[in-house]
Amino acid sequence: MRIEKLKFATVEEIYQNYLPLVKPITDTLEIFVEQSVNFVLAQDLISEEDLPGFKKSIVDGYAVNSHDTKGASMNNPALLEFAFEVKIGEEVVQKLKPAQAAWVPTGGMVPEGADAVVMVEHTQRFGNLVEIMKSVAPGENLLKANEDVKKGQVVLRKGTRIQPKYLNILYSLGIEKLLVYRKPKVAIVSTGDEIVEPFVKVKKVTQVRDSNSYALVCWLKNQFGFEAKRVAHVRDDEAELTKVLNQCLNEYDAVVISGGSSIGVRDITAKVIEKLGKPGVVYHGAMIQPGKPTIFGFVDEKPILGLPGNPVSFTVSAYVFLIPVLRKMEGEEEYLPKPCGKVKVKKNIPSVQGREQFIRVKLTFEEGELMAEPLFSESASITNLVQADGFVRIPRGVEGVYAGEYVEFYKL
Ligand SMILES: Nc1nc2c(c(=O)[nH]1)N[C@H]1C(S)=C(S)[C@@H](COP(=O)(O)OP(=O)(O)OC[C@H]3O[C@@H](n4cnc5c(N)ncnc54)[C@H](O)[C@@H]3O)O[C@H]1N2
Ligand code: MOO
Repeated sequence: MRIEKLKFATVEEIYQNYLPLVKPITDTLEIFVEQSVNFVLAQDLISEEDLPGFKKSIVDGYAVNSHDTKGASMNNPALLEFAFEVKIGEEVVQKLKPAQAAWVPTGGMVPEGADAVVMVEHTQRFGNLVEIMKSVAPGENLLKANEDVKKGQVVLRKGTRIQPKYLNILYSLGIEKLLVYRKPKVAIVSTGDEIVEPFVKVKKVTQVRDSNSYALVCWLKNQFGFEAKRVAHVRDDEAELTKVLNQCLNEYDAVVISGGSSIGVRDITAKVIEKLGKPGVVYHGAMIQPGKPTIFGFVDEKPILGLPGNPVSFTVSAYVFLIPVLRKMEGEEEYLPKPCGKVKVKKNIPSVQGREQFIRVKLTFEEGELMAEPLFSESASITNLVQADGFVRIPRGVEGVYAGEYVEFYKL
């Protein structure tokens, strides 16, 4: 892997130059549909059937030839002959003749000869006669056979992450198993002499409970189903970190290190990644705020990311850089974060020289508009993550954003 190494990189540079270097996992496995949520499809899913497969009424009423209802109204009903009743689930072979009407339930098959259905509310039955009090157009109140899905149609594309809302179509088409990509295995290592396990009684007020690594494991597992494991906590010790990271590189597809990514004397992450193998660190520092001391490297072809220790910076950096890397690894076609839309900011947001900003915001709905209240606080403030609904993205090189302007919103 020959790549140009950068000290600082913009988000665009990272997305255009470095993320494409992430190699997707090509191993596949076959799984049952009920286990498929969050897996990424490894093949186009092609329908072998038409759906609904028959001309289907979508109301309770009378199947008719629309031509016979022309001009029908309350005052001037069309009189049709009652022909027969269609039962739900029954395949009708009888044809409807002109000037006839057949009863069909919602979901029932519309007989040949009929091209529309009149809702029962607009009809009256008198023995063998059906009064139609509303005209219908051809195709009204029914689904044509194959209107929903056509045989041979791609219903889900290769590279799609399966969502619960896709399951109806899979079950409807009788698809039992899917070919998907294997999930990336991600090792998470936390660093720092001050860091302690979350559930111990702290001995000094200056000790900090490890929230980053454990929270990230839960996030990656629950939102994407990645096989994430918090492997270890390592003190600020080069030899110890090197040993742990080497083990991780042997056993996992990607490695994440929390903390030690800045430029202080104890910030050894970049130095250690450099020594682990080639090409090593490809950039150290992203032009974003928060999340600046992000490190991105590869050892052979395995991505290794150092994320800043501050929990908010860690979360933003994981959102903007780590998660796209893992989504790309899993073969997902659309792996970059996508804005939900634009929201109106409630307060002025000052700019930070040269850095794209991901400002945490709380959303409110006011006078028919989504408004974003910026939560200004340091990236060391964790309560921020509880209050925020997501981020607004302020591009680099703008002189801040004024209250009332619209900016892109990303859901957290
Ligand atoms: N002279 C400079 N100092 C700093 C710079 C700079 O450019 N020049 N950048 C600042 C920025 S921006 C950030 S963000 C931080 C991040 O630095 P590190 O990645 O080296 O993080 P640490 O120093 O290890 O930790 C920062 C902070 O976060 C706490 N922490 C660390 N790990 C965890 C964890 N697993 N769970 C919860 N909290 C954690 C740690 O105790 C520190 O309080 O650097 C600035 N400095
Ligand atoms: O980049 Mo740091 O993450 O500004 O707080």
